[in-house]
Amino acid sequence: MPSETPEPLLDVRDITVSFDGFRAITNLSFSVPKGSLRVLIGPNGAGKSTLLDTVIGKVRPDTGEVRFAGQVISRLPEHRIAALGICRKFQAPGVLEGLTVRENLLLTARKDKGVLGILRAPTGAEQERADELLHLTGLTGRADVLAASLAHGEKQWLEIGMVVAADPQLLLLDEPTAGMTAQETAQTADLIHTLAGRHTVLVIDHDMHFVELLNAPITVLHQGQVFREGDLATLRADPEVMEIYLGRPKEAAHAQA
Ligand SMILES: Nc1ncnc2c1ncn2[C@@H]1O[C@H](COP(=O)(O)OP(=O)(O)OP(=O)(O)O)[C@@H](O)[C@H]1O
Repeated sequence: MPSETPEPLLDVRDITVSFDGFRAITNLSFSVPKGSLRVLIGPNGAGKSTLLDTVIGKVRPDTGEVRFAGQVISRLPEHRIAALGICRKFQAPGVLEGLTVRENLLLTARKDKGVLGILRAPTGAEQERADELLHLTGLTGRADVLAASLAHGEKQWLEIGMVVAADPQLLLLDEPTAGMTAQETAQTADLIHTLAGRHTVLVIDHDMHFVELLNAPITVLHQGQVFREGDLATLRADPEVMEIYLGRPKEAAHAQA
């Protein structure tokens, strides 16, 4: 039988995005296979956030289209795109600090999110789901503490757990290790490896040590276009990739670390 290439879960086709005439993204095409882990890097202003904003429907492309599981989504409102199974975790944690870790997870694990749904006692299945998420995020021992008292890294893992609770097909993580210690960063890479496969995961990050731990294909954006794709070793050996980081000392230092 001839082998067929499966249709990518996320397929960005030739999009251009402008803000008041300024082109943040120009004729960009980019795709992510189902169940894979992909990393997106690029210097400041390369268009990484704009690309994710376009995928979640916050920003509309001027031309081109975004397909998800074969369906064109680039004209749908944000809530419809989210309902299809695309979830984005932003850099800043969005946990409810006055609730415990378990309560935060239970809140997002509920199917009925109306006032009555929130007030009723959680079902056994919801408790089980919360237990699974606690285990996944390594927070079982912290289940009953207030989210306010979590360390920065723990808060980020809780929020990843809250995003995963919705069981998204595509998980978009925006600098998930910002502000983390080296040990927290390594634990986050392990967590993301566990998630990939069950979910398709796209991570934006600047920290080359973390990117190395992720050990996944990398797409480099520059000036609103895909500049290169490949593994870290190949990209590190590419003088043009190194050059686009020059003049941005913090990133250059990370890139060469
Ligand atoms: N709402 C907006 N209005 C005007 N210009 C914008 C807007 N959003 C982004 N831009 C511009 O588009 C370009 C791409 O920005 P974007 O934030 O997508 O880059 P980035 O790769 O995510 O950068 P960083 O790593 O600094 O977050 C930049 O020149 C930015 O100034």
